[in-house]
Amino acid sequence: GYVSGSIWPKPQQHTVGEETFSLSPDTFKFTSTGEASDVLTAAMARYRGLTFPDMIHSNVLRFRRDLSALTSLEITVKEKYAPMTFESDESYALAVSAPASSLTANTVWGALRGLETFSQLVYQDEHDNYLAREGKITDFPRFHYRGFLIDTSRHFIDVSVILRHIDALAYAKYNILHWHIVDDQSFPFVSKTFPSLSNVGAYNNVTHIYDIDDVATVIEYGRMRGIRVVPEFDTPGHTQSWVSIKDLLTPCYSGGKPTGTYGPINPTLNSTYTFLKSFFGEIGTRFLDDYIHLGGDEVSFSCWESNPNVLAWMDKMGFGKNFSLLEQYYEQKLIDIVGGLKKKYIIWQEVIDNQVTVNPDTVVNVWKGGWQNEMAKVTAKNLNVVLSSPWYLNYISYGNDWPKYYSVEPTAFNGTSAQKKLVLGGTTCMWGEWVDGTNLLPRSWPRSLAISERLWSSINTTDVADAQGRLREHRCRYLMRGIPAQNGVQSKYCRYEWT
Ligand SMILES: CC(=O)N[C@H]1NC[C@H](CO)[C@H](O)[C@@H]1O
Repeated sequence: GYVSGSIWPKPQQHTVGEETFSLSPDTFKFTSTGEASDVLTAAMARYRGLTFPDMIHSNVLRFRRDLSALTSLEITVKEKYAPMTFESDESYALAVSAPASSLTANTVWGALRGLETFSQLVYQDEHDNYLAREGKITDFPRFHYRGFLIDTSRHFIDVSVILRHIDALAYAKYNILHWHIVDDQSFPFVSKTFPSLSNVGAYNNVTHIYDIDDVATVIEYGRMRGIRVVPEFDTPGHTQSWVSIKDLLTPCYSGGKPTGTYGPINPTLNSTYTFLKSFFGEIGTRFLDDYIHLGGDEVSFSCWESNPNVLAWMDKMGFGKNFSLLEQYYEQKLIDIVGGLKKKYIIWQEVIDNQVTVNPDTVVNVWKGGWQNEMAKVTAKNLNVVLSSPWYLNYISYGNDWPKYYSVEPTAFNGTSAQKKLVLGGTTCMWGEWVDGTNLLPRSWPRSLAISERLWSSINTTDVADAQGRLREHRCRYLMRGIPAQNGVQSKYCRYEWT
């Protein structure tokens, strides 16, 4: 390993050469010789600033004449632009040589990953000269699904903070923002079809909302950085803030009378499904990704059980008192509705735990304890799975907790190799009960870097000692790039520490 220019997450293959080259920020060229796109053009401009952070001082830099000059990076994207999907190819090859270096990738998404790597290879010596070590990198992600969940219901998070979080995700090669946008506590999402949802459900329906432009801005900002925005509208539980929709939530009873409190969405009314079809119809047009997260976690049966109309309906259906059958009925109808929108879906594990039959391309998000058994059970049903359980970063503790997240191996469960191929990757979760715009960034970074390497790098990239040095350097880059990453890697000096 070398002092500077280390890379996070660790590439699949990296051979380091003998020479060190010098770069002059004001004359260095990023050129494109392959397929063009707005994403690539914007990325080349963006990575100029990220590669040469103190451009403003560049004219005072002394140029190391004793080293060969590296004067350009030639980028070749082979395939025409196509929107990023779960299957997109993010591989790239980077050759650092002088005077011209080259970056080749099949898609622009691979080129984005290679540009991030190139920006990390370039470093500054003690005199602020820009240097880069000769070398060859061939890289690709081990897992396609590298997600980060933010929760904007328990506490509102301003769009400006979400955008900076997307920058930070791109610096770590995450590729999915799982936007858990609404929940019990508040409904900040402005629906065109049902404006009452945020008018009544938002904490403040003027300041604490995501209007049509806000949502489009987040999606576009993500697209430019190779981050897919996957929304989660969690039902039938976690829906207290949906109360403005007439008859949607189940009225809870006590002593044969309504208590005035509400429970999960009421699965027994046709009006429920008329609403869902219309609401998810809008969601399908507002969010571009072919995946949508339908939630399905922590559905409490007690309110359903208290409601005489629900019980009568269940009798008629022959469900008796088996509320899992009622939950199944709801999930199946919801899945049909969403399936009709040509969307694929992700659900929390309870939907499978409660025996709901789902489409074969469903993705199951495992989040509860005992994940090794759950992964084995879900993949035995030949379903795709994404791991979150050991990566709930909203739980905090004193000291260095990143090695705990780093040491997780998502395929470490009893199963065949075919079952292990169904592990699509993972999602780091930052739930919002104690997180808002003031601490989303410092609480997420650099701790969640540990998971970004687990999800990108090869299975045998497990050496915590080797990771520590690279993690510390990358955390310092986050400060240089304006992300307030807390010093979660055994404090040392970083020249960009905010003074
Ligand atoms: C899928 C899931 O995690 N559901 C809930 N579980 C506990 C979390 C906090 O750690 C959040 O409250 C979240 O809404």
